Amino acid sequence: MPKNLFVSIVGRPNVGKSSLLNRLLGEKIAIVSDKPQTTRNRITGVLTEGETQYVLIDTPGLHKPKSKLGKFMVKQAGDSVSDVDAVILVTEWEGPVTGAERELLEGIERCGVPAVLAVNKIDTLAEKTGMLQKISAFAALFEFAAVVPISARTGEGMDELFHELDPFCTEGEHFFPDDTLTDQPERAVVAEILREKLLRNLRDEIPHGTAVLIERMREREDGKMIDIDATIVCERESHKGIIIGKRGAMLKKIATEARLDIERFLDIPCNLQCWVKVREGWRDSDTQLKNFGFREDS
Ligand SMILES: Nc1nc2c(ncn2[C@@H]2O[C@H](COP(=O)(O)OP(=O)(O)OP(=O)(O)O)[C@@H](O)[C@H]2O)c(=O)[nH]1
Repeated sequence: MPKNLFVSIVGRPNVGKSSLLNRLLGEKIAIVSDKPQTTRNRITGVLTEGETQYVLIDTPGLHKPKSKLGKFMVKQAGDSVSDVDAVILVTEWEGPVTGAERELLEGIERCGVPAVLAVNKIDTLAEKTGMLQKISAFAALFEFAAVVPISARTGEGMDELFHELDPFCTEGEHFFPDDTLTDQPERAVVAEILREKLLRNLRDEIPHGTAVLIERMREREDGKMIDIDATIVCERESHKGIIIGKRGAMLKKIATEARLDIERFLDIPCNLQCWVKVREGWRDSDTQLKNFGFREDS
């Protein structure tokens, strides 16, 4: 029987929520930076493992959770469900429990959602005392379903985290196709950058009959490079020829310009591979539109 788990990743700014989401998905979809509040919108990551589909919702660091949490939890989980099944509250092992975290806990309590405390950045932990103090301070405030020390940076604790979330899964058909990774700001932005370069370089020659699909976006193990495979879809064979250009010169120009922008945006060197495919009449096909990420509500 298929199972689903909608889980919100919450916590104060800069504790590593986006890093955790990326680590859980093994894919760079959320922007990570050392500046608080990098995550401006919710980012949903989708991970299907065996029978279970995890829908992971990364959220902006909360400054005023008290007034917002209830609404926000419901909203984050999307229109199709009214609430999340569980919350991962991310904190750092270092330092006291902050006022913002207390308020966040009150909000979680009010919603009645089970919560797992993920104590992050343990790769920088010299001795355990600091972390234990933090855990007992949290445990005094809220009855967590589990406490899991993790490092979003090294991947430590990820299996335990999934294991602890397992009891909160609900049975039912998966909400997303099993190969979905995200509903995705970053992929969308990367696609937009490519589309912009296409439109700029080709102007009137190719009207609006092109779409860009980001087929793969994966950061290498060493974190030094991101591989992106993109498909440019056009409506006619003749358009394909124009996009590719003489001996591939146009496609190379478009891809290079896009790569430079993408590298700036993601702040990581990028290996961008582009393909051009013809799909006649794709704009009139509902199925193809959906595949290209156009939704009814957009
Ligand atoms: N040492 C260490 N640093 C980490 C770890 N996880 C995240 N960081 C760093 O902490 C900083 C913040 O990480 P983010 O993932 O952007 O944090 P966030 O909670 O999503 O931040 P907001 O978007 O502001 O809410 C970045 O500099 C990360 O590299 C970890 O496990 N270990």
